[in-house]
Amino acid sequence: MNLSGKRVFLTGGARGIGRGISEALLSKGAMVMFCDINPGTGKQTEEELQKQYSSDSVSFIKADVADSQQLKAAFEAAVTKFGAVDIHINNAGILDQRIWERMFAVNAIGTIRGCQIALEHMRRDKGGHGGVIMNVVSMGGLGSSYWFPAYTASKHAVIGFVNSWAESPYQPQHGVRWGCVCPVSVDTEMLNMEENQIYDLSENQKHTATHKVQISDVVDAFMKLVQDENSNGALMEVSRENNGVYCRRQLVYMNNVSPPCFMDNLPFPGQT
Ligand SMILES: NC(=O)C1=CN([C@@H]2O[C@H](COP(=O)(O)OP(=O)(O)OC[C@H]3O[C@@H](n4cnc5c(N)ncnc54)[C@H](O)[C@@H]3O)[C@@H](O)[C@H]2O)C=CC1
Ligand SMILES: CCCCCC(=O)/C=C/[C@H]1C=CC(=O)[C@@H]1CCCCCCC(=O)O
Repeated sequence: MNLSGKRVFLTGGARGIGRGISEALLSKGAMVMFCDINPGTGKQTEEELQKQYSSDSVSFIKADVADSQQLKAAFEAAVTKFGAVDIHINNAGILDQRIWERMFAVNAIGTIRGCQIALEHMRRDKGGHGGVIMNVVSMGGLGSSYWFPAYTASKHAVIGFVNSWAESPYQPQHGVRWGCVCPVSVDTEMLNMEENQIYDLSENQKHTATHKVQISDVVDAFMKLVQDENSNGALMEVSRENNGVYCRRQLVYMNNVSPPCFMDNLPFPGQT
């Protein structure tokens, strides 16, 4: 996929992974509108990126993805500015077990709602132009992590939702391609955690010190995924061991019975 001239809406773009992805897309000639809950950092990032690229190509709008009205209004602002959105990216997320309901509202409900808003806009069978919906999820969404069970659950919810749409028999009529990048811990502000924000913080910090990747690793994997036209439904791992490698959730049976449905049985990207 050629990114030049593509119209992008991204959530949580004021800093961290979201900012990194915006910069990479801008460098390929895309136009980006990003939202964030933090207006100070959002405005500052907007100014810096406008200086580096152009004032027309990037803009910030304040929105809390957990608030349906705000998210819808921000997405509509991008449609009004660009004429349409070609690529929607759900990236905003938080990690704090102390406020786990809020965490679910941001990570799971905010992301699922973002997908629904973008899908309604893009669906070819409803008059849209098709498009791409990408999600910054987590390796936590592929397995279990005792440090943050509710965070892990919020990320599993996203993968279940995204794969269900990606594997729909009607997906070709929708003309919307889906994908998820699933990083291990990434060196961003999110890792600056307080006691009780997760369980067993000091143990987690030891693990993180030897496993974490950089924002540029996530951006490289994201760019590979977003440009791969054959990647519908792909889950892409981002880790030191398997950076940018397509992976899959799998049902593993102990008695050789067949899987009950087509969940995650898509061929890997590039395979037929
Ligand atoms: N840093 C890490 O270790 C990993 C992060 N992730 C995921 O990557 C995504 C980005 O995280 P990072 O860049 O690391 O975090 P970050 O904390 O550096 O950046 C997150 C951005 O999202 C914004 N945000 C938070 N809540 C929001 C809301 N309700 N509405 C709109 N914007 C909101 C924040 O203001 C911030 O600008 C998240 O979904 C996170 O779960 C996934 C795997 C690892
Ligand atoms: C193997 C656990 C690594 C935990 C690293 C960490 O400190 C936290 C990172 C989290 C911050 C945001 C995330 O999304 C990260 C979770 C990554 C969980 C990885 C689970 C890997 C597995 O199932 O093997």
